Parts: sequence; C-alpha cells; structure tokens
Amino acid sequence: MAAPPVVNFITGNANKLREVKHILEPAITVASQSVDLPELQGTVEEVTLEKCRVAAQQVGGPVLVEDTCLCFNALGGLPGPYIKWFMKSIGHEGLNNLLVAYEDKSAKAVCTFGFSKGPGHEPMLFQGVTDGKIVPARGPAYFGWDPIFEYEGQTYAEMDQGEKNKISHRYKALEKLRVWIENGMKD
Ligand SMILES: O=P(O)(O)OP(=O)(O)OP(=O)(O)OC[C@H]1O[C@@H](n2cnc3c(O)ncnc32)[C@H](O)[C@@H]1O
Ligand SMILES: [Mg+2]
Repeated sequence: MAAPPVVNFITGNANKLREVKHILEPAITVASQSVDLPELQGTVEEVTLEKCRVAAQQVGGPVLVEDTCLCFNALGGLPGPYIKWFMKSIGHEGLNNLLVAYEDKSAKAVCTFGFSKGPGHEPMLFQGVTDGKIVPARGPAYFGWDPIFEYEGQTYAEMDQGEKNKISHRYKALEKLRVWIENGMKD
C-alpha cells in the first residue's frame, strides 16, 4: 500500500493542529512547523493567500496554512479576520457586548486553508463555513471563542472533539482539501 500523502501545516496554534490531525489522519499525514508569520489586513481570502505565500518562502517548500474568522452578521462580517485581536483585548464578554444593540446575534465561523506547492506557486484556497450564534460563554474555555459560538443548541466548547469535528468550519474546509489531495492535487 502506498504511504499516505503528507502535508506540512504551518501554524503556531496547538489547538488547530490537534483538530487538523484528528480530522485528516490517518488518510493524510500532518507534519507541522511553527513559523511566526506576518498577517496582512484585508479580506479573509487576501489574508490567507499572503500568509501562504510568505510561509512557502520561509519554509522553502510545500506548505498548508489556515486562517480562521468569526463574522458577526449584524456587524457586516466584523470582527472577521481580526477576531484574534478582539479576543485578546475584549474577551468573550466584550464580544457579546458588541451585539447588545442588535437583535440579530447570528454569526459565521469561517475557516480558510491555503496550500502552496512551494515558493512562486500560487496558493489554492479551501473554505468551510458553519452558521451559528453568539451567546454568553458556556463550556470549558479551552480553545479561543469556542464557549460563545452556539450551533444547534450547543456551544462548540460544550461539544466533545468528535462532535465539533463533524460539523465545524474547519472540518468542512478540510473535506474540500482532502478531496483535492486524493484526486491528485491538480491546479
Ligand atoms: O498560527 P496561526 O495558524 O495563524 O494561529 P492563530 O492562533 O494566530 O489563529 P488565526 O490567526 O487564524 O486567528 C484566529 C483566532 O480564532 C481562534 N480560533 C481559531 N479556530 C478556532 C476554533 O475552531 N474555535 C475557537 N477559536 C478558534 C484562534 O485561537 C485565534 O484567536
Ligand atoms: Mg495567526
């Protein structure tokens, strides 16, 4: 039997790496390097494309990167790609407070993987979206905004790993990546 394909996932986030391994392995082997990458501002697609180009340059070979957004529908998609800095500065309660003036608490979790075959190759993007709503924190505060993102009555933080990985934004994006890898990685 041929050895499974290998992807080199460049991330500094141990929780992302754990979920990506849980979803892709053993069909696809996930290697990883933590490289501190500059992150541009712009749309999620622009941010991921640039992150991927820079990662391929720095690593000097094929890379997989990922950028996660949390988009509040009442706020025209913000915080979007800036969610990391919003989380750090205002936390779960502050994120809820951003929506107090609005009846619409709906949000989208968006995961965008970028894969580059190496420096100079234009990255391919694979995106997954899960619709939910923003609620006061419930469940263990283990991974980012998991406690405030509710999907069908449960927050991500209240789900076990297997449940989250069946419906998550990350799972949906990785399904597209997996199909592309298994079909020969054509441009
Ligand atoms: O090195 P990279 O891969 O960039 O990892 P990061 O932690 O910087 O991640 P992002 O730039 O994609 O920022 C996304 C933010 O959302 C958080 N996050 C990402 N995926 C999540 C998920 O599935 N559930 C909850 N929080 C998540 C993450 O901790 C960050 O604060
Ligand atoms: Mg980052």
